[in-house]
Amino acid sequence: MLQLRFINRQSLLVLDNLCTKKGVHFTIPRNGSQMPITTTSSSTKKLLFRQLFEKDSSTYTYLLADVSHPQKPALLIDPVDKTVDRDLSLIKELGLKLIYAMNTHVHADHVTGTGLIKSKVSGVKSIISKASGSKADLLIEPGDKVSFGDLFLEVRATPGHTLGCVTYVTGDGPDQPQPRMAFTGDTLLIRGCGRTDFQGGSSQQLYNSVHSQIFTLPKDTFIYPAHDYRGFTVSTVGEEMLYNPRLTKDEETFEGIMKNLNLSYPKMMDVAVPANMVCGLQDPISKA
Ligand SMILES: N[C@@H](CCC(=O)N[C@@H](CSS)C(=O)NCC(=O)O)C(=O)O
Ligand SMILES: [Fe+2]
Repeated sequence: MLQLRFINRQSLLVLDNLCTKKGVHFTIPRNGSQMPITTTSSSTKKLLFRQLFEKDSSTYTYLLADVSHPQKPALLIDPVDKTVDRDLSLIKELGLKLIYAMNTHVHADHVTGTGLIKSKVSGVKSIISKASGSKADLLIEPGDKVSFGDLFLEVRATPGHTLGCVTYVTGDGPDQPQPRMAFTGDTLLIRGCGRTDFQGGSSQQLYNSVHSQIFTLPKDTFIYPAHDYRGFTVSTVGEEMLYNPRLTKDEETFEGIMKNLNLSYPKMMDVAVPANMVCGLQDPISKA
């Protein structure tokens, strides 16, 4: 099992926007502004969490950091090229040390920010699934753990929207934040799911991925998708098991729904897919 660990040292600031083991969970408005929360938890393990939004592609980028660790190691999930400067400024202001820039899959609607981030911040490693067939510094597989400080994300294979889609789930354990959080990419959207009509998509696989890898998580697990087109920010496993209009159906009905979505191809697809196979830049790895 691959264990990705942060090893450098850096002294950092004390923060007040914390999501803790026993603390209050919260979300941030979709413009990416910050909403301070004071927690009363006595836990020593503290997760800093921010949900950030890119409006042209309606993409959510997530920032997570272990702020009880001396170096405050941080990672970004699904950064977008257009908002890299915003995200890096926030990371600097919060005194975090960015160690990973990771993707849930090869995006078809926007260019990932991972390559740009690597060219701007030395030492950052890009991550994507091995099954995606893409280039990155670290190619993760199901069951791997991506560690940042004393916290970690578990990798679950959730193919269907694309062949290489994964869901990152916060760790299960006494020192990990509760409730758990699942970063589902385009596999499970709030009251929806990713399309399955390109990039090796399969509605059968998507149905099976959601039911076996996401709906088996505790019902209070938060769902944080890669996109929302209607203004939602967060859901839970329990909520989607009850109200998702596609995934609550039987498999045959689901396949019929997916066949008849009649969505037009993403405007950026021809540019985004080839770029995202190499971290969003034509020469990303050598710039690290
Ligand atoms: N109009 C947008 C693309 C919208 C789209 O196709 N979204 C994808 C996720 S990005 S690969 C999707 O799976 N949508 C599912 C749905 O039910 O909307 C553009 O031109 O970029
Ligand atoms: Fe996608």
